[in-house]
Amino acid sequence: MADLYSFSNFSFSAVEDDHSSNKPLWTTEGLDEENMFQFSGAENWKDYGGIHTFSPNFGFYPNDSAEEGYPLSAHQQKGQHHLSCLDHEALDNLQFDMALPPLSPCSGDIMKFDEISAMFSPSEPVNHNQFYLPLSSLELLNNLHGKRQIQASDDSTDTDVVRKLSTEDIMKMAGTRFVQSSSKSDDWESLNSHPYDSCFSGLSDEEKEDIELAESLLASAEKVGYQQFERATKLLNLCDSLSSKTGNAVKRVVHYFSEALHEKIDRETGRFTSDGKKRSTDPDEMMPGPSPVNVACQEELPFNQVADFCAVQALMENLTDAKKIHIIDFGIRKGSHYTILMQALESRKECPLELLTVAAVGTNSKESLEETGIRLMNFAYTMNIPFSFKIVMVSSMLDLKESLFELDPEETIAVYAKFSFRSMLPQPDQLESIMKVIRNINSTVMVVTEVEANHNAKSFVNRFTEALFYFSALFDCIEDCMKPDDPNRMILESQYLNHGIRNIVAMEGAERKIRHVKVDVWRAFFSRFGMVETELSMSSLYQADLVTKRYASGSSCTYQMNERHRKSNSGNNSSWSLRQKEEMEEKAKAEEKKIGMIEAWLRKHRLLYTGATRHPFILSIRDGSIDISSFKLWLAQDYLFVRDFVPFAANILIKAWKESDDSGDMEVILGGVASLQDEISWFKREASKWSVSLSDITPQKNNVDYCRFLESLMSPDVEYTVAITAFWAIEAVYQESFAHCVEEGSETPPELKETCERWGNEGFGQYCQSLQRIADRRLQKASDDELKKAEVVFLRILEHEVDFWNMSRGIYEHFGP
Ligand SMILES: Cc1ncc(CN)c(N)n1
Repeated sequence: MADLYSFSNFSFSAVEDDHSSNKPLWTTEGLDEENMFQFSGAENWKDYGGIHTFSPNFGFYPNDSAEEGYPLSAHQQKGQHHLSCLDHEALDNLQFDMALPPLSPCSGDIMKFDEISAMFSPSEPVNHNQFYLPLSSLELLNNLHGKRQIQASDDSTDTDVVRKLSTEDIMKMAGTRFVQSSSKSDDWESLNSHPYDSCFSGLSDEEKEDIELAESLLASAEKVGYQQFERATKLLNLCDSLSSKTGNAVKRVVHYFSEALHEKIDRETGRFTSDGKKRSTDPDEMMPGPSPVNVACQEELPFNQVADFCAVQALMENLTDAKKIHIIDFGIRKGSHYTILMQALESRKECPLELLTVAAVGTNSKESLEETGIRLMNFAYTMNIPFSFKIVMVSSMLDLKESLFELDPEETIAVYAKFSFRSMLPQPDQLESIMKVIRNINSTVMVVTEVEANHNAKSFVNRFTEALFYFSALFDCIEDCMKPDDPNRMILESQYLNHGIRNIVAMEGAERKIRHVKVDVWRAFFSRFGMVETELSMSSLYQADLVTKRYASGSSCTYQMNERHRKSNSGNNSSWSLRQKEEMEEKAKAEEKKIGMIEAWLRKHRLLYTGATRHPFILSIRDGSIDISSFKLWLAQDYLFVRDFVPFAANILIKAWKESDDSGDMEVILGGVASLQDEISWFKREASKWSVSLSDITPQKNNVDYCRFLESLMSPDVEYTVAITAFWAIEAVYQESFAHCVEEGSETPPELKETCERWGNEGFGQYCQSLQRIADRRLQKASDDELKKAEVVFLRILEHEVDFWNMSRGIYEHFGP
């Protein structure tokens, strides 16, 4: 009886269909219609609303109302708009594309990266367990025996804490019990007649109840798989009486899956009514455009922004020296990612942009593409970015041709496909047509973001099981991120997620549109067109991390690399970029030689560097909107920071004395150390000017963390090369940030000018240049290991600087008005 589920060895891996493996599945030749559907169907939840706090690191700019017509050019639009109110929502969109975390430990790449990071954080041990999913069901059961303790998810403490079982844990335990019980008897009544076995000791009554409930659901799905509909219905009736859409996460998941199974039975037995059909309409069709639930999800769930920032990082890294950029976008929606890209391009001083063209490809909703175009035009206008927006409408992707893009030979072409290719899975010929065009236009890079899950299994029971675990993880995640009484959560679950569950579970053939596939399937497909997968950079990972940190439950979100692409562990959104690998590596090496390692890193990690040097705190000084209490908070905290910076700087001096191959280094560093005394005096004077008492300040957490990091760099094990890179980065961020506030056109309040001059003046700029030259000279001779460490330290500094600005924007409480 249990073989349908293949739960043997307490592993769910056996339930995967063949096509989730590495087999090349995209050859459509010779497939009959049914087989073709193995690879077909996809979720297409279209556009959603926006968010208020769009970017964690960037200042955002206004945009304006709609205007007719396309293509559009920023130059043509210049001066036509009054750019006033902030309308971030309009530029953003929402995806409920979250998935069950992958069941594999993280790959070597990230472990290595993580280990290097850990070397500089003796006080912040890396919790490697965060890269692993909860224990297998057997381990889980054993662990619970006697003592109900689960590893704490909060890595700030390494003591075990008593924690509620996750929905996913409950499902695993139910699966285990189901296998055990069904191997003894195939009578459904037996499910509830076996007493709680010993491994259930330590569980609460609610947890035991939930496990039994989930077990009944699994049993009923199995009966459906065997077409034993009467027996299945009996079990489902039991599930219905014990579950509800307002119960705990397990009860809610069971409720929706039970509904879906009822519908499946009705469909299979011909009892499905048009009334029922109405109930399963795509919620986007009922409620197009932004809605409160979309906005709430954008604000409370990190998935969409993580996808955007990672994708932009990948694009930037591959467009380093491109002056005319042409991006072909499949699935642009509100185009929020281009606002990030434009800001990154704007700060790319070494290679000024001549023109950014975005070509949005679509088969319907021309009006919505036009709206997106106008919004992006306005945004580009405010950023002074030369921008052109094109709409390429085709009735079918089979009609797509290179000539439609009117490419200029001087343009560097990139392709971006965010949650869009999977909607073409039911028609592989459409995807093939796209790929042929992409291959012919010889794009530099193609960035693809997709959900990683297998909701395309031919076997009903396998599909059901995959979906059950996927949605269990998703419900857990939503429960962590959204308040229990949030009405938007109920709408999200009962409309959007319910729609997904029903589509995967109850429907077959062309009606089954949600058919996510695993990355291996995409890999095999893309490789057929000569695409080579390239690695997402550390910067990309840092981007993701920075974005998630802005969310309440961000600390429980972890990232994994599956070979070369990134996965988010609180959702299976994945992105990866493809281009000719050798060509890229050669180019990178040549660039490092030509421009120096620091400049190469600045280009490579442009987005992060911009995040640290164009932070909203700095932008608010520059445009005069700074809340003076934030300034005071910064002043007091930075005073403490500088006091800790003195021994760090002195330590660099010692390292230079011991290790440097050039006596000139000492002079430069000594000059920096000596000026710190004056800096401390300046802080005291400035504090007195603002009535800030420096004697009773407590360092805030971000400050403490940063200072601890500096302390870790003072260890004799940290090489001079690594330490001098850090020293340069710390000074350079302040120099570049404050110089921006004294540039022409800035509206910095006069009373803050002196502060900005302190780090933004030319002399300090030259000092930073000298430090950069020292670091570059050392890095040129450094081993690969040293280089890697220095790069990680550079990224950590950027992260700490962003955190320091963030802290400064907090409410100032201690020093009066
Ligand atoms: C947080 C921080 N970073 C850099 C600096 C420049 N020494 C500073 N004063 N404070």
